[in-house]
Amino acid sequence: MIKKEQQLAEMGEETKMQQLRSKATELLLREDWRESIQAYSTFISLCQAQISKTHRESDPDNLSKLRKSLCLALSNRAEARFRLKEFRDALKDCEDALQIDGTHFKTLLCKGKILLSLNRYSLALGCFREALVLDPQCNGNLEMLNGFIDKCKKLDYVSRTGNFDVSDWVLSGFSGKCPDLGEFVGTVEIKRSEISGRGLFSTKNIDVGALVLVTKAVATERCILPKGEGDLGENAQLVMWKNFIDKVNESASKCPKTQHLISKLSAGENEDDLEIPDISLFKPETEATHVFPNESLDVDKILSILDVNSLVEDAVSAKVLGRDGDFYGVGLWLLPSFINHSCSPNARRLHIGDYVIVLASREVKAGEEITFAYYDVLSPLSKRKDMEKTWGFYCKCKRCKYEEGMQSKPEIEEIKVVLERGLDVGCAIFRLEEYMKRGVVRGKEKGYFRASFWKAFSEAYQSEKTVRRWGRKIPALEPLVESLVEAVGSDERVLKVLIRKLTKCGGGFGEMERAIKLGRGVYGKVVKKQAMRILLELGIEKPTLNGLAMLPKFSQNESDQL
Ligand SMILES: C[S@@+](CC[C@H](N)C(=O)[O-])C[C@H]1O[C@@H](n2cnc3c(N)ncnc32)[C@H](O)[C@@H]1O
Repeated sequence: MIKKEQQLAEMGEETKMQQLRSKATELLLREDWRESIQAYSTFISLCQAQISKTHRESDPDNLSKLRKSLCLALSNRAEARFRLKEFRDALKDCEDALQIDGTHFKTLLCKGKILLSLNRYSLALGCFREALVLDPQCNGNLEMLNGFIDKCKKLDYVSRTGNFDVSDWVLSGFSGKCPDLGEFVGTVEIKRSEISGRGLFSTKNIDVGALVLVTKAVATERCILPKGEGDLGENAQLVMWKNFIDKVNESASKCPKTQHLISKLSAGENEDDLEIPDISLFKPETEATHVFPNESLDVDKILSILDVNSLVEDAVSAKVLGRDGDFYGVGLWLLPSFINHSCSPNARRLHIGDYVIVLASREVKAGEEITFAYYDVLSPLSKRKDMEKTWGFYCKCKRCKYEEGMQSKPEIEEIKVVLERGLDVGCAIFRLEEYMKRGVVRGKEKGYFRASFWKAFSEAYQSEKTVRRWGRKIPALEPLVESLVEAVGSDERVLKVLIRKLTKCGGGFGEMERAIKLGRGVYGKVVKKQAMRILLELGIEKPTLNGLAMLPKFSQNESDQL
């Protein structure tokens, strides 16, 4: 009698489990991820309870059936959690499912996708390859699986070498999805900085245009700012900022590594006492060997951290590729948060999708600190001082120290007066160059001053009248560009003036080479020449002759590779 009751109870449990499983599957198919996770969780608990009650010896078939169901349920819950970007929990489900059946195809596929999203490319590749071996036809998903394998191989290569190329995407007119970028940390380390707190330093020489790092945002938020000033714009920014904070909190709560690394960022105070994190923590595969504590960050600290470290995508010193200019975007990127500002920077940011690419905008020597501009460095000292105030620090870079020392020189004051009064920019440039020629200013410092008075230079070189009037009394554009690049790195506005001159007057091989070098400092080592050409022409009105742009062409016998 007792046995019968027990059997009936078991049948009841079984029916309940079947119903739950069907409901969970239906919810999964309907892509109702949250609800399906709940249904699977109940099913999994019941299933685990049944398994612990079932005897291996007396009922091996039932036990095997239950274990199969549990494995599938864990795998499906992993998929739902993956869709919600709950990667840590999804990965745990996959591990549990694979403990039951190490050759479960669906779980291996899901685990590969999770690892790929966590930028752990070689581990992801291992999962996809294992799945392919298990089922060479892949349930009809062969194409998809091969796609994942190719992607992992590509990203793994990029993350090891930093050799990525956006040429094809540029050549396609930035159409379609942004290219897949692998996370990459170049030859850099975090050290105590003379500028402030910690900074990022190169451990080897870095060429112009070579990548320093590529990293995906913890979170980004974008909006289209309403045209015109006032409340509307401010409200849109407030909403954007609030959404951004929520997204950062969400990402941190889902990933202990992200949470841990956010906690290491500066909140703006006592920077010189802050811990120096090991660079390996920022490398894609680190998670596999590290256990990150589950720590929570208090709201005030997060707000201060975001205040100090968030970057605006389309700052003057950054370039956003492949998106129309109406968007305003803000984001948090972890490793770039260790990069200090300098008014004489050697790196710049390039934004593609949610990735930020930091590249050398001029040659960087081993041991040099990597810096980029938080605000416009092609501006005079007084303006930069105003901008640093809004950033909440007093800039301690070499250029500021030097220019502060020269500030009171009457010659510099006179030039400022000429410019403020809107008098002839050629005259201001002439006076500046004469002052520097007299020997007080040499080498890189010349570039500092030229960058401070860039506005005058740019106006002068774009006015044929000024160039004609002042002739050799003002420097030729090419050496000026070189001196600017030495002082502040490549800049697209300087590039634009150079390209305008080339499109107007034509130019030889040397000029084109110079433009390409400058282009590399702005866009990185774009491999295909035609793609670089398109980038060089971005943002300049192209004078056309019989419909052809007049930028000097690459000759036929030059290969397409730079
Ligand atoms: C994004 S963090 C840069 C990394 C920071 N030094 C650290 O230790 O975490 C920005 C903060 O660094 C400091 N900082 C960056 N550039 C600076 C500069 N040129 N002069 C003075 N302080 C600077 C300021 O305190 C700023 O708020």
